[in-house]
Amino acid sequence: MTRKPLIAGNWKMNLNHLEAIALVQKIAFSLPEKYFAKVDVAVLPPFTDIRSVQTLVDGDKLLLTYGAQDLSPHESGAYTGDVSGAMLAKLGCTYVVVGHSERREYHAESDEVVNKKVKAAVKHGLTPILCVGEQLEVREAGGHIEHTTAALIAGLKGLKTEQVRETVVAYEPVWAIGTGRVATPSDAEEVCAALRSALEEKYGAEVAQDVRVLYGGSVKSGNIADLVKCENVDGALVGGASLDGEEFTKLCALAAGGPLP
Ligand SMILES: O=C(CO)COP(=O)(O)O
Repeated sequence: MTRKPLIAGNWKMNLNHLEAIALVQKIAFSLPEKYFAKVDVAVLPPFTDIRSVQTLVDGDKLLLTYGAQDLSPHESGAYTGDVSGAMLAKLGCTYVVVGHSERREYHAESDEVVNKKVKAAVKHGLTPILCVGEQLEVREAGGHIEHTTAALIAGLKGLKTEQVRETVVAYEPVWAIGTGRVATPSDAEEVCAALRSALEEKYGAEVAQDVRVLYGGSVKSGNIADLVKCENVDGALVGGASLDGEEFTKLCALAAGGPLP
């Protein structure tokens, strides 16, 4: 099958709910409808913005989708500050990012915790965007394939084959996040292809062909076209460039094959 590219804007800890409304409106009204047939567009705002984004998307029947940047591995209870999969599902979220390197680094999330979160997402009908990516020293030592494939398989542990088919994977090399140092298309393709091969080995070729594998790390309108030309790169998880409506719209149009609106 041909995989439809996904461009997902990870806003990280930026924009309040009023700014969120303005940005979503800008994206939705500048990107002509025909592009949504060629590329899935999603925004991933902070929790505090999601209700406002939901109201806007539902009310104006916008074609973009939205999701969250994290979820609790638990169902409910005494977990101060956490947000459950059920709560996100109720808000109409399509996606939830799991295992972003910033969560792994600043919140000490292990592969085991990430796996619990992936399961919690799937349980509530959310599509996990499972992030894996190596640190600079791992890449310099030549261990990037081993590191990323091991994190992928650990993150998916215990999922049924059909649940794996619905998962989105994101390869985000830590050294390329927010640094302006983008992986070359061949760096991205090498790892994305290896991740697909690991899926094939474990879950079969048919499932591996259906899973979308994104690249993330300093993606901009200036480099997206070459990245999505790669056979195994099915879109991007975009940080900084997703906060600028004009830039993000441009990036989505280029991922859809252009021309610019
Ligand atoms: O972490 C990222 C997306 O999840 C990438 O961030 P930047 O696009 O800002 O490098």
